[in-house]
Amino acid sequence: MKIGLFGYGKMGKMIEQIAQNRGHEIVARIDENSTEIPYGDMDVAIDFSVPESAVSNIKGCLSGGVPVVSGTTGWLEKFGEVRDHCLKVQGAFLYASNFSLGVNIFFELNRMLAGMIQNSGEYKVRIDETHHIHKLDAPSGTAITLAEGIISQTDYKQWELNKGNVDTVPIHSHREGEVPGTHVITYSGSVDEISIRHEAFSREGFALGAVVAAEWILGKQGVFNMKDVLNLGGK
Ligand SMILES: NC(=O)c1ccc[n+]([C@@H]2O[C@H](COP(=O)([O-])OP(=O)(O)OC[C@H]3O[C@@H](n4cnc5c(N)ncnc54)[C@H](O)[C@@H]3O)[C@@H](O)[C@H]2O)c1
Ligand SMILES: O=C(O)C1=N[C@H](C(=O)O)CCC1
Repeated sequence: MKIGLFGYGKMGKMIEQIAQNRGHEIVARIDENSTEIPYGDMDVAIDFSVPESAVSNIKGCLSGGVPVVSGTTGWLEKFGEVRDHCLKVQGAFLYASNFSLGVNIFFELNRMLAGMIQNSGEYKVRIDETHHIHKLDAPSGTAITLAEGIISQTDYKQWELNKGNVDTVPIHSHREGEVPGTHVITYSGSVDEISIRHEAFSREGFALGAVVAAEWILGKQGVFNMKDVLNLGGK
C-alpha cells in the first residue's frame, strides 16, 4: 500500500517503521507546515496528529477519496460530524482510541467485569491512566473508552476527570516521564478490592494495530472501529 502519514511525531515514526517492514511505502509525511497534500498518491491515510487538526485531516482525506485510519485522541466531541461527512462522501473511516491488541482485549475484560460487579452493589470504581509528560490531552482516549464500557454495563451515568460522585466514574490522569500508557481499573469495597491493569511497554503495539487497520480498511466503505478489525468476542 501507498500510505500517507498525517502527523510524523512519536507515533508517525513508529508507524513508518512497521509499515515499511510490512512492505508498504510511505508516500507523504504531513505536518502543520505542509502546504500540498498528495491525496492522489495515497491508497490509505493514517492520522496520528493533534486534537486540533484531526477533524480537518480526516475530512480532507475523505473528501479526497482516501480511506483514513485515525488514532488521534481529544477530538471526539466532533465524531458525529466526521461520521456524517464519511457517509456523505461514501468514504471509509476507522477510529480507535487504542489500536493495540492487548488493550482491545482489556476493553472486553473491562465490560465483563463491570457487568458482574454491577450485580453486587458492593464496590466503587475508579480508573487511573498514566502517560508520558508530552501528552496534550487528558484523560486519555483509552480511559474514556474504558469509562464508556463501564457505563454501558452499570448504572453509572457519566465519567469525570480527577473526581467522582456516586453516579460518576472518576478518571484520574497521571503524567510521568516517558510512560507509553498504563491503565488500571479498580473496584474498592469494604472488605476487599478488585483491579485489572494494562501496561504498554512501548508504542509498538499501537503502531502495529494501526497498520493492520489500514490494511483491513482497503476496499471498504463506512465507519468502523478496531472491534471490526479484530473480531474479538463479547457483546
Ligand atoms: N489510538 C492509539 O492507539 C494511540 C496511540 C498513541 C497515541 N495516540 C494519539 O495519537 C496522537 C499523536 O500522538 P504522538 O505521541 O505521536 O504525538 P506527537 O506530538 O509525537 O506527534 C504529533 C505530531 O502531529 C504533528 N501535527 C501538528 N499539527 C498537525 C497537522 N495540522 N497535521 C498533521 N500533523 C500535525 C506534529 O508536528 C507532531 O509531530 C495523540 O492524540 C495521541 O493521544 C493514539
Ligand atoms: O501516547 C499517547 O498519547 C497515547 N494516547 C492514546 C490515548 O489517549 O488513549 C493511546 C495510548 C497512548
